[in-house]
Amino acid sequence: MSASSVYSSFTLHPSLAVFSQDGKRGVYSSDDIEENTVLAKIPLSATLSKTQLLSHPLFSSLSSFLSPTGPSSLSTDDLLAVAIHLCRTTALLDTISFNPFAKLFPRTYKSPIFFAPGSLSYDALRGTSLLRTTQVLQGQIQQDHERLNSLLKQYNSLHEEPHFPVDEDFPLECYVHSLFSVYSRGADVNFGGGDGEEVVNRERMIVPFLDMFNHSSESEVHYKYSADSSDIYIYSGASPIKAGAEVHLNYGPVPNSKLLLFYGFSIQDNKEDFVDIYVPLQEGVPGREEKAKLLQETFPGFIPNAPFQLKSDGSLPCSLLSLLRVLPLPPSSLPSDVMVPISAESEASALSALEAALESMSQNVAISLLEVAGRIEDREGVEEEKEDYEFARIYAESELQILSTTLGVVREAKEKETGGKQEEVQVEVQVEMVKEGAMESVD
Ligand SMILES: C[S@@+](CC[C@H](N)C(=O)[O-])C[C@H]1O[C@@H](n2cnc3c(N)ncnc32)[C@H](O)[C@@H]1O
Repeated sequence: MSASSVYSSFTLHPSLAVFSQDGKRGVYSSDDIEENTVLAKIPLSATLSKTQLLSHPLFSSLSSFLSPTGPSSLSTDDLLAVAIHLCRTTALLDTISFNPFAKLFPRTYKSPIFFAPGSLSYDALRGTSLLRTTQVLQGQIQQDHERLNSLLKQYNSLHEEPHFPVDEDFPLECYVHSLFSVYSRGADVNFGGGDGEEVVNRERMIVPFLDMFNHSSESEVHYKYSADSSDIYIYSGASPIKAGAEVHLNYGPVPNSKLLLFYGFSIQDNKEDFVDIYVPLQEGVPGREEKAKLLQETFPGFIPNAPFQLKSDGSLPCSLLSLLRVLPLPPSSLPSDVMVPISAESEASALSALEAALESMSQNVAISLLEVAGRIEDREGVEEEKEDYEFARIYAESELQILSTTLGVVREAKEKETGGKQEEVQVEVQVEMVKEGAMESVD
């Protein structure tokens, strides 16, 4: 089945086609296309969404499992994953319009979810925040798979055939593949009134053809649902498209951690990149409640135990510095007003703690990158593995760059504070890199 022939029933711009170039499939234009042109019109009925699925008899009887609050509720991602698996492996959903498009999904993905320990890509991520995030996500996915399997078994036991596939007919690896198809190809579509009116509803769905656009942060291509025709329109944006060019979509301001984890690629010099670090305000810290309250009053968005973002310009989040200042204080010396106390001593201690943590984090990443680079020579001929590794390397190098820049800023600040004297580290604050909200939705 050619990728382009399945779109023949859609209204597509005649210059556009889906094909692979240099091993990368995407949307390309054979001719110049003017700005603000309609590139495609996709009927809502051809999309894969919860609403579309629930209008199918097989899925409508599952709706009792879809209570958003119930303990046995099925998430939208789960529902779409089940449908994708059915489209790809059975004839049960042959009648839905989306069916042929699910068969075009890649067979493998390059997310760290799929990296095997000992592979170049996996080992390049050792010591990075992403490896920990990935492990958390994998644990979560495994639990979700077990829950889904038992829900579908429960459904099967209460209903006549056709039955949903369970156990060996829907193993974990098939679930993860289907789920990753949702992560990497899903789009949020707004349903609402006309121009200027508020969005009434937003639904996550896979829109055929739209799911073939690769990402570029430069792209002005955008899409919009039209209630008048029940179609999703894709527009070229304010700039024209050149003949022979790949046509991209902007997936949004996404850091490399999220691109690699949820889409399976990363970008060199990604302006949106950041590194998460975590300074736990754990149970058992003396005066924990008072310290959390003080920080929340100073920084209204402060959430204890949430990660702090380090950006590529090395800027230090004020709330991170304040937390480091407050953390070692005995409860009796906490101020009564909302100002977090700064003294030369507390400042030097806070900066020293951060410096030590950043040093250890960047060393871990650098060691892994060096070790893997040394092994590349021995891996001649494993081209596919090298391609996966390339995305992992870009991610890890960017993390290292951000950590090093931030470390430079911290050292400079510390030098100013101590006048160049080596201060003794007076606090022991464990700063760890940690997961970036593992089940965060993909934008
Ligand atoms: C929405 S799909 C785009 C179509 C996809 N290339 C295909 O062949 O089905 C998203 C996937 O495309 C790939 N992709 C998108 N943008 C990319 C980019 N800028 N560089 C490398 N791969 C990209 C990733 O594999 C991602 O998971």
